[in-house]
Amino acid sequence: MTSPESTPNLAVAILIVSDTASKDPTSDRTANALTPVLAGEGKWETPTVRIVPDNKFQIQQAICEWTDGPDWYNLILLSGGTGFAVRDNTPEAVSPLIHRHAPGLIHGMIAASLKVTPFAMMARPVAGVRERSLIITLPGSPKGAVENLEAVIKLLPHACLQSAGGSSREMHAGGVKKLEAEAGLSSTTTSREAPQTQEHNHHHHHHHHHNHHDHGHGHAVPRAHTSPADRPQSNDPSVGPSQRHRSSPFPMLTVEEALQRISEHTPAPTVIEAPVNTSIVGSVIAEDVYAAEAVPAYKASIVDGYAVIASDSSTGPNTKGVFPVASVTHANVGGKLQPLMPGTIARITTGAPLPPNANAVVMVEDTVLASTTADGTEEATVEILTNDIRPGENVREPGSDVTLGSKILSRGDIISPVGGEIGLLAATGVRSVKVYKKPCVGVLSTGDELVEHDDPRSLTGGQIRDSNRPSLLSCLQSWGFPTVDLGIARDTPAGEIEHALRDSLRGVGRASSSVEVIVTTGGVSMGELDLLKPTIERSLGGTIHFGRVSMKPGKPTTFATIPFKETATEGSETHQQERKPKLVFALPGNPASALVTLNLFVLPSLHKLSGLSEKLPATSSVAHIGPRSGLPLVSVVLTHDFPLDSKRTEYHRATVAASRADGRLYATSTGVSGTGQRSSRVGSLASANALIVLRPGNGVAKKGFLVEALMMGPVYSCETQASE
Ligand SMILES: Nc1nc2c(c(=O)[nH]1)N[C@H]1C(S)=C(S)[C@@H](COP(=O)(O)OP(=O)(O)OC[C@H]3O[C@@H](n4cnc5c(N)ncnc54)[C@H](O)[C@@H]3O)O[C@H]1N2
Ligand code: MOO
Ligand SMILES: [Mg+2]
Repeated sequence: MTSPESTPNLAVAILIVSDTASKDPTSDRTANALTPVLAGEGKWETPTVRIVPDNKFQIQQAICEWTDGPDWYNLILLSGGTGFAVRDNTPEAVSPLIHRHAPGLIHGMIAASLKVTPFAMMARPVAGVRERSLIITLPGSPKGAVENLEAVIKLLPHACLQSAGGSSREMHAGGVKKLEAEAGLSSTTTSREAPQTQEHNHHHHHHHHHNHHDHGHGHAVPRAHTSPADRPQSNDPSVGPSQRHRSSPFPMLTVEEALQRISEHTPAPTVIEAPVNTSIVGSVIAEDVYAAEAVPAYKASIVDGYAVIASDSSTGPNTKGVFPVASVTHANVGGKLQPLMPGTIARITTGAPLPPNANAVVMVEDTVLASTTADGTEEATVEILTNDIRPGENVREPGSDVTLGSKILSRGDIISPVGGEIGLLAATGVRSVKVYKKPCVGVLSTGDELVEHDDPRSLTGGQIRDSNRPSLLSCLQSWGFPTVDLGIARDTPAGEIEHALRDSLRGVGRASSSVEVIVTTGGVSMGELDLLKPTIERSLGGTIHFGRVSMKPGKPTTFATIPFKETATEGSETHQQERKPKLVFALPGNPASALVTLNLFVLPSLHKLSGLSEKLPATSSVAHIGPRSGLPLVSVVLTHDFPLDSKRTEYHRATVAASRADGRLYATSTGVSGTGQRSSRVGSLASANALIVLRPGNGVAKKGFLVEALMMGPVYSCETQASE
């Protein structure tokens, strides 16, 4: 029945559960025995195989990755660990993960095995559906596994399609329905008919699925595997050349999809109480702040001159005339002021409190000296020349700048480096505020070739200076985040990267306090010493949310979370802190890639962690700005042609200046020649204050075009527009 051109289209993964095989993968024979059984049906892609020890957690981790992740499988076969031995705990690992049990499949398998051996009674199989995937456990022996699989395999394509149709995802459910219709399947069609009618439609399905995949959405069938090799989640450093990936197992996300995942996995900000000083510059206010004191706290003069008792009515006594000077008041008087007697005036300086009874101040410029005291050292009488002084003139009433108890800052306001907010807090006697904690970021360079940038020795062989760490630390600090320099971790000996990451999460070693975010550079692409992905997944129990992005530079950018619970001891009290996952941004090693992706991906996450993208009430003073996250986007005019990449969105490094002539922003590349924007060229970022966003295309974006730019740094003026 299987036509030679039919395309296998159901994705299947095999999990070998065995302590022995996990130590020596060559000892496993079951995967190789099952593969031809599947291949013979013509419906299944080459299976992905993974081996785990008899460890409940590792079994569950593998299954969840294959059922819940974006690259889910239609069928997951487990082999081993289903007997009565103490270490046999596959059923215990699988059962709790099943959403809908399938006892019929179990009956079928056991009935078939019983025909061969009464020992079939000793099997404890589990079968059922999790999400859209069918999971079946098989015996550990190659023979037993094959027998059991053969007993049910004819039914499995239909079962898998129906399971996949149960998805809540709109697009995906549509895809399955379409497929079923094309295949002539319906819920009443018998499973025997299914394999016959399905064949000629495989090509349709395949295209369909590819479209889905390109958009990064759920799909009825995970993407066709481009390599016949097994597909573990990331390259396992312990496997030999024959099992190493030759194409990346990570789906290529768009930048927007990557940002969406970052946002989903970045925890909500933490609120802390912080003292009012420059350390809170850059923080976001987490709770409205009210004035603890009125400003001014007393009735104060606005000018240097003479406090007077002015009259309200134009018919009453006026201020013009010669008056005895009763007293002198400077700013910062201690003690009590004498009340001003009618018919006298008091000399007063700017900001000084008015004496009781005084209600206005005449500027010194509107007066002349009439007489001095006998010894000639002081004014005796002064003549006021103006008649236009009314009560309240040149006087700041108590609380007229800031009323006691009034709201001075709102949740969501930023303590800017400009100084206005700090000033307001300081003036109103607010000594501490609730702000969102600024995340602490650790920066780790990885690579055997790296040498400290200030190492006086000259370079030998393939050594290079570690330039990523200083440039990333500089960028992070300029954004106002506390940083920890985690140094360089070697690729070899194995484990150094793992230890460096573990220590920084726990706040030991170089990290004196634990970090919320770790930024690493290097080791995320396809090399055999590109260890970040396997280390995060295998050694640290982390989850990789994406490992490839369609962008230039920065394609292998990787984002992961590591579950983490820290127990802090303060004095005699040990308490569990909040259980927030740690974020890991494993950035590419190429210097321009590292710095561009720091700006593009790490900054929005840090903004969310620091409360900048919190929803604000419409009444907030900054609500009109909206959620703030990442670099500001502006429109710029190109001063020359910019070449386009045919596939990836390019973040072209450029200098943007504001024209004094027409007020517009003009962009000039930091280098358009062959190597100008190469990702190894950190110089492409020297003098760059913007990333010009160039969508993929053919040819060039022409001089004079208006394009989007992400601003990384301050804008300076240019005299005339750069393009004449
Ligand atoms: N077969 C493939 N090879 C590569 C691919 C690919 O898709 N298939 N992607 C390329 C792209 S794009 C990039 S970007 C890089 C990313 O490389 P890694 O993240 O794995 O980084 P390394 O291999 O460790 O180093 C790459 C490069 O960068 C230099 N480097 C590393 N760390 C630093 C540092 N701290 N300071 C300065 N320079 C650093 C390193 O010496 C290498 O020259 O992979 C491509 N390959
Ligand atoms: O994506 Mo890589 O960062 O182009 O060189
Ligand atoms: Mg590499």
